[in-house]
Amino acid sequence: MPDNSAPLLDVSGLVAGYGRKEVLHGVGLRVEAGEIVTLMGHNGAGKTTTIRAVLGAVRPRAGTVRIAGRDTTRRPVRRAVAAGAAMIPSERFVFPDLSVHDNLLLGAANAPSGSGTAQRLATVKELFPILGERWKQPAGSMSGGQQRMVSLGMALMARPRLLLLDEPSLGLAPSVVETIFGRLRSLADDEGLGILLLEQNVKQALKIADRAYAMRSGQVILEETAEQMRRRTDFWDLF
Ligand SMILES: Nc1ncnc2c1ncn2[C@@H]1O[C@H](COP(=O)(O)OP(=O)(O)OP(=O)(O)O)[C@@H](O)[C@H]1O
Repeated sequence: MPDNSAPLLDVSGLVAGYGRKEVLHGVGLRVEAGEIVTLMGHNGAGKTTTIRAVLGAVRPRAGTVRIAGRDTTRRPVRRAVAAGAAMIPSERFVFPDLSVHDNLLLGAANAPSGSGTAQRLATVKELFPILGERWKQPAGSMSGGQQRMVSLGMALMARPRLLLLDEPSLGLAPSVVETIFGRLRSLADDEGLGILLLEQNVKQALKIADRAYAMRSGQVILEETAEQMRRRTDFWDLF
């Protein structure tokens, strides 16, 4: 049974890397239900490796990963998914020749059995009305921003409790970023989704986040509320 009082994500002492190269040197972080937490840091700081290790796509050498109270450390990726995690990678991730509708249905393949697909489709349409208007269009023919909405919709079809988002604003116009970030905030507020947001677009991320971690060279160097982080004048010296 999932433990509803446990944080949705609880990572401690995570050590991981590639081959002989150690990239994460003891990372710890936490995401509660209904919270948007941003993980900030320059290119190469280890943000993507952190979420890969959380999912089990990179095998941690030490430390623990708990998703909704379940210990998923060094377990296959499907354990993290079964515990409620979904990841949206930074590359565009849609099946270009399939319609928007079919892409979303594929996302539903990971949903727990018995959870209403029709209802989830309606929720995604409500979140992103533009997708409803283009339901039958091949996803690959849509704009970059709309394709991001499709990938987010696909992840949501699986009814995740914890979303791991890698650079959702990458290559998108500011107005589209604002729309997508606004929807993320409502998913956290209305559905209690926990969101870990990896972003280079720090200003935008801090607008919607509750808390923030700053990462440098494979370590978390600071944890603050998003408000404290927004007020910092020495922000860029942190990294
Ligand atoms: N598949 C891989 N094999 C070997 N080294 C890798 C691999 N992926 C990442 N690295 C290295 O791990 C370090 C951390 O990379 P990571 O992608 O986690 O950083 P990041 O903070 O997400 O930055 P970015 O935004 O550029 O992805 C970098 O030095 C990178 O070169």
